[in-house]
Amino acid sequence: MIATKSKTVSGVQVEVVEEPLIQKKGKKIGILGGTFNPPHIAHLLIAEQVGSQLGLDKVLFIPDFIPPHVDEKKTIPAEHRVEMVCLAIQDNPLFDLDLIEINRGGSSYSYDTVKELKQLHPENDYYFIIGGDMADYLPTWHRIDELVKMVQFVGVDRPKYQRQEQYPIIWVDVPKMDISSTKIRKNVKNGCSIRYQVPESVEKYIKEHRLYEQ
Ligand SMILES: Nc1ncnc2c1ncn2[C@@H]1O[C@H](COP(=O)(O)OP(=O)(O)OP(=O)(O)O)[C@@H](O)[C@H]1O
Ligand SMILES: O=C(O)c1ccc[n+]([C@@H]2O[C@H](COP(=O)([O-])O)[C@@H](O)[C@H]2O)c1
Repeated sequence: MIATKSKTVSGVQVEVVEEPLIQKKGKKIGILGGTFNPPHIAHLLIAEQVGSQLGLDKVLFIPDFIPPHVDEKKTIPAEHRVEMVCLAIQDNPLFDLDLIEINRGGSSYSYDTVKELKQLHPENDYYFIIGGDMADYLPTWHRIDELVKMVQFVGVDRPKYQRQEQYPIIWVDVPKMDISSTKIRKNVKNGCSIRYQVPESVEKYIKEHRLYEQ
């Protein structure tokens, strides 16, 4: 039985539903933040595996604007990174691109991103996916003690890194891949093949725009 209430609208008496017919139902949303310089197959594989093993409704790929540890990395303009993420994820309905950090500008602190996402969708639960290297860095993250209460961190192993237990992390088993954007950039610079390390569309984009050649 749906509860209704009589109301007069423009002089006419109507019955209006008191409770929303469709309750806003929370979703399980994964977040894969990264510089994606460029996106590679390990990003896709970890997002797919975490999504399927934890039964997530979506995995958001969130390219950062300025990576928080910027001094350690040289990036290329966000437009290129965003375009390559679009190409990489386009055929997977589980994946979405979210430009929240690009639109916000400045240093892309995850605390700010998660806070904004939770304000927009308080009904959702968020799962922040990180590789073993990032799990090592967690203690240095901006407002980490608050952030760990707002999201569930999900770790995936990365060669040469041990599982860290300083903060609550769910570890998901994913085949370990010694693939990184750094190695891909080096390969391009040295004229070595990057085939099968990035999707074909991303490889084509890198060639067309002559990225990483210098
Ligand atoms: N091979 C991998 N195995 C597990 N996690 C990975 C792997 N590559 C990237 N990640 C994770 O994906 C997220 C985004 O990574 P990012 O875009 O910085 O790629 P990257 O390969 O680490 O880049 P770079 O070599 O430039 O540092 C991070 O949490 C990172 O730990
Ligand atoms: O918020 C922080 O302090 C923080 C510090 C380091 C990394 N992060 C986030 O972790 C994700 C992976 O970072 P990176 O540098 O490997 O591209 C990306 O979303 C970053 O914004 C966040």
